[in-house]
Amino acid sequence: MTAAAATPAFPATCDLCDARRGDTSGAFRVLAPVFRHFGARSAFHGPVATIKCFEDNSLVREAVQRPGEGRVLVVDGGASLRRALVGGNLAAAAARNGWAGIVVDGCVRDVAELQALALGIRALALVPMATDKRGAGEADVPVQIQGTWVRPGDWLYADADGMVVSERAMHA
Ligand SMILES: O=C([O-])CC(=O)C(=O)O
Repeated sequence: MTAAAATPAFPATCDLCDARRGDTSGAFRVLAPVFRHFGARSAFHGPVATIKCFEDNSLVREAVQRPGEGRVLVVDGGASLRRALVGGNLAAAAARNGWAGIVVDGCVRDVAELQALALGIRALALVPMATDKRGAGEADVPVQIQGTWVRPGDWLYADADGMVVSERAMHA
C-alpha cells in the first residue's frame, strides 16, 4: 500500500498494481517507465482516445479541438525523437477543451508553456522541431505504446510512479 495522502482523488498506480499483481489476463497493463512528466498536472486519469501518426500531428490538432470530456489522448508517434507532436498551442487547446491528459510515444516542445498548463503531459523527450502537416495518421485505433497495447476506451491512470491501463475503470 502507498502511504496515504489525505484523501486521494483516485487510486495510486502502486495500489492498482498491488490489486492486480497476479493478473495475467492482459486486462491490466503497466506502461514502460520511460516517459517524462511535462504539464502541471502530474496525476491524471480517464478513458482513452487514441491517435497513431508519425512526424505529422494533423490528427492530434483535430482531436484537441474537440471536447475532451475528461479523456486521455494517447498518441502513438512511433517513438520518433525527431519531431514534436504536441507543443504549447495544442496542449493549451487540450486543457481548454477538457482533456485530462496527453501521453505521447514521441516528443513534445515548448516546455515552459507545457509546465504552466493544468493538463497531464507525458512524452519520451523534448525536441524543438515541429512536424509536417499532411493529414496523415489514424484515430481511434489500438496502438502500441513502447510495446504495450492501449485501446480506445481503456482507462489510463498516471501519477508520479508511472502509468497503467485497464480495460475497465478501477476507481469508485
Ligand atoms: O503546432 C505544432 O505542430 C505543435 C506546436 O508547436 C504547438 O502545439 O504549439
